[in-house]
This record gives sequence, C-alpha cells and structure tokens, in this order.
Amino acid sequence: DRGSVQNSPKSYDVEYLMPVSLGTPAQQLNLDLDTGSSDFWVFSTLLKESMINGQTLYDPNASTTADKMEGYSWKITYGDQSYSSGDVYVDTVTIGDLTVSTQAVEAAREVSEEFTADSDNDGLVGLGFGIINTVMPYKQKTFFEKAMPGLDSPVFTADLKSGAPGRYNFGYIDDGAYTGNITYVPVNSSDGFWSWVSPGFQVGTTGSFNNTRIHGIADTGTTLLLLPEGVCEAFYGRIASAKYDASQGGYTFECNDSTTPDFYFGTGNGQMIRIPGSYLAYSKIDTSSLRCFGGMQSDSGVGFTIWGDIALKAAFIVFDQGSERLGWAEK
Ligand SMILES: N#Cc1c(N)n[nH]c1N1CCCC1
Repeated sequence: DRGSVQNSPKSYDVEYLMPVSLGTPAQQLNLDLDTGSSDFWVFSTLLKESMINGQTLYDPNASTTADKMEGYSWKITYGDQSYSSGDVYVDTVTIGDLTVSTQAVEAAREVSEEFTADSDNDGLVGLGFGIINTVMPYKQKTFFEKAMPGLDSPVFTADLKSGAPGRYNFGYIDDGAYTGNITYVPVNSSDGFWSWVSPGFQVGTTGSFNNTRIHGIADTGTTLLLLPEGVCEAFYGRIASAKYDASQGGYTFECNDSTTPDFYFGTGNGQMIRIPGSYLAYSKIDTSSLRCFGGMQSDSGVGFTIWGDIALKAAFIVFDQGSERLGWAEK
C-alpha cells in the first residue's frame, strides 16, 4: 500500500498543513505533520468554547467507527512550552488515500493559547517514534507505525517547498522528486526523535568545509534551523549587517544584504545540502523594518540541533523507519 498528500505552507512557511480524514462519515481536518513528536491529536468537540478560534473540530460522537478508549488520557508539552491534553478514541484515519482503520486519535479537551491562536491548525500528526507518545496508561503507535506493515516500503518522505505546496509520500520514494543521489545516514531513535549526525558545514561557496560533527534531529514541526552557537557565529560573521539582537531574541540582518551567503550542511559521503541565503532571511522583524530575523538561530536553549523547516525545505528527505535511517537528497 502507499499514500501521497499535498502539504501547504502557512505564511512565512511557519508550518505546513495537510488534509486528513477522520471517522465515518469522513471529517476532514488540516493537520501539522510533526516528526519532532509522536502524538496524533486534534481539536475536538470536547474543548471549551474559549479554546476554539476557527479550527475544525473532530466530533467522535458523529463518527460511527469511533470507540472511546475508556480510562485513557494524554497530555503533551512541547519544547516551546505549548501544550494540549484530552481523551483518546480509536477511529479510522486516511491521509493521502492511505487508511489506518484503528488509529488512536487523541481528542483535545484543553489546548494552550498558542494552539488556540493558530486558527488554521486543527492538530498534529506526530511521526516521531512511538516510545515518546504521551497516552496513558499505555502509549499508542503513530499513524506511520500502524500503517508500516502494509506499506510497499517502510518509509515516508517529506518534500517541503519555500512558499509553495509540496508533498508527503508514504510507502514509496518518488524518484522524480529529487536530483542526484540520496545519501543515507543512521538514526538513533532511543529518544523518540529522528536523531542523526551531520559531519559538518560550509559557509558560502568559498568557505572551507568545517569538519565538526553536529548531533541533531530532523523536525518538520519546527520552523527554524537551530544550530550550535559556533556555527551561527561562523555564518552571521560573513553577513555585513548581521548582529545578535537580544531585544529580538536572536540574530538579525538587513533582509536584502547582498553579502548573505548560502549555507551548506554535510549529510555524509561528501554530500552537502545547500540552503539558499534567501531562506535564511526568515521574516521582517516588523513591517516598517528593513531588518530580518534570521532563519538560523542558536540551539543553546535546546541541547541539540534542530533541522527544522528552513533546512528541510532545501532537501528531499526519506524517513526510513524500516532501517532506522534518514535519506537526504537535493532537489
Ligand atoms: N517546541 C516545539 C516543537 C518541536 N521541536 N517540534 N514540534 C514542536 N511543536 C509542534 C507544535 C508546537 C511545537
């Protein structure tokens, strides 16, 4: 079996949403596929009105195939301190023509203000590893883990684009979606993340390659690229107008600074992925400013590097759960 679904970026590519069908008759919600977490949770009719702001709600009582998992609950807190919690139902879920008939759907009773404020986002499909699923008393499998046995190949791929729709594919690799070769690197899933080691980086075409191993995770649910302080300093040191601006909480530089170099990261076997300098001028710090907030920021608050959407949208990525490895290709 296989599946393919379009993803659509919200403004500034802050997140990417995809249509998902839940229950019978189908209820369509727009969800955020997040490889940095492993709960499948949705806005639901269980929520207090005050926590809803335009989102589409999953109504388990309107689904003939929904069964409540009595005595089960969930509560998740993300790295940015946003959170959600609620009850658990088993129901049928279809993403891009791929159906899982008994998916644990985590119906929210409570969401933090960040989620309430994000009116286009109806919930998350966590496609990290199931060991970090928060359902109690027994953790539940991710959508991919449920689908995997029936797939042609135990992989899913992410093709995120800058300011344009892309695709998530399940169970196969679309050889037309990338250029050159796919370089595979081993994944350590013991923390539940798609953790891998980059051999290093290069700033611009003239800079030398810096052989410094960077431990990090491939995370579709994080907007920016969070890298070690030293890497940020090497990159921003090459941009004339760049500075660390404590009032903005990060590096900023003039959006049109022509000295902005591309950023390359190693994936192994000498292969590098090129992130265009333009991706790193993330967003204007305010409407009247000529300065942009950098798409690359320090990972010092996190403890490991997060290869978020800024990096992922420069590549075609194979999340190979069958072999616990990541495949990187240019496109
Ligand atoms: N923080 C954080 C975070 C992450 N590292 N991956 N996904 C995240 N979120 C998904 C919804 C809110 C935050």
